[in-house]
Amino acid sequence: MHLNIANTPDDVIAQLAMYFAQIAAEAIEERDRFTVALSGGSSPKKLHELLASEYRDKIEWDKVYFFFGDERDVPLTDQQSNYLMAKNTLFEPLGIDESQIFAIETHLGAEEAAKEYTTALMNFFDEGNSSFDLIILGLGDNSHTASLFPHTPVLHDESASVQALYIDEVKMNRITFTAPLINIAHHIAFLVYGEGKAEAVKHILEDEKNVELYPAQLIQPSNGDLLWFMDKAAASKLENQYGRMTQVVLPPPPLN
Ligand SMILES: O=C1O[C@H](COP(=O)(O)O)[C@@H](O)[C@H](O)[C@H]1O
Repeated sequence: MHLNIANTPDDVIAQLAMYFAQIAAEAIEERDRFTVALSGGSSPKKLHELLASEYRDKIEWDKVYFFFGDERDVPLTDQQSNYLMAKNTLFEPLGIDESQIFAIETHLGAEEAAKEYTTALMNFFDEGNSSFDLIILGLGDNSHTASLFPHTPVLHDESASVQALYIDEVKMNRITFTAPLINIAHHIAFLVYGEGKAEAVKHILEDEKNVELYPAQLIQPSNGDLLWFMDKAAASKLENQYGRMTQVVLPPPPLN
């Protein structure tokens, strides 16, 4: 695991964008495609905007396939939809072809949408290299990631799959990757910034294991790597931050 702690949210975003471009270039060189699962919530908006502007000509976007690590059970036109946020901030500005975007089909209802997405993933990753190149994750101030919320049954799901669940805390159905599905990715990157996340960051990285309370502790890649991209404010409650920190030195993104 690498902790990459930057001064400001903008610096965090800049570093993650660079990492995204680096992993994309490597995956495209090796497999002629780059598969990424986006996170929801509001934190990734700035990342998308940076990718859609400064990285417009630095990534082979026609070889990038987009998925979603979780979705709210609302129409894809609803303001709460993770898909809608990505559409507005990334897909439309970059003119991404629909064939490269795998939305969670919420019109089917949460249960059916989760099953259908699991099948879609199995069909997509039907070859030897059977997982995502990159999964981007956020962190809720209650220590959830994707829609793996505290005290929910999905925390005990051992299948690498997509599941639907009702989350009392937010009074809605969600559709989410399970932790085993996240953990088989080649690269996992947490994007976390702001003081409001500091307590959760401390729970995940330094407190005793208690996945019921701190679900993001379930994220432990089986073979891939795990990087945290966060700002000083989010890292401010870590007691051992400098002792545990490994600075990630990223090469410049490829130029066309
Ligand atoms: O509910 C969710 O929250 C987390 C964190 O969101 P943020 O708005 O605090 O950035 C997010 O990672 C997750 O995908 C989302 O559905």
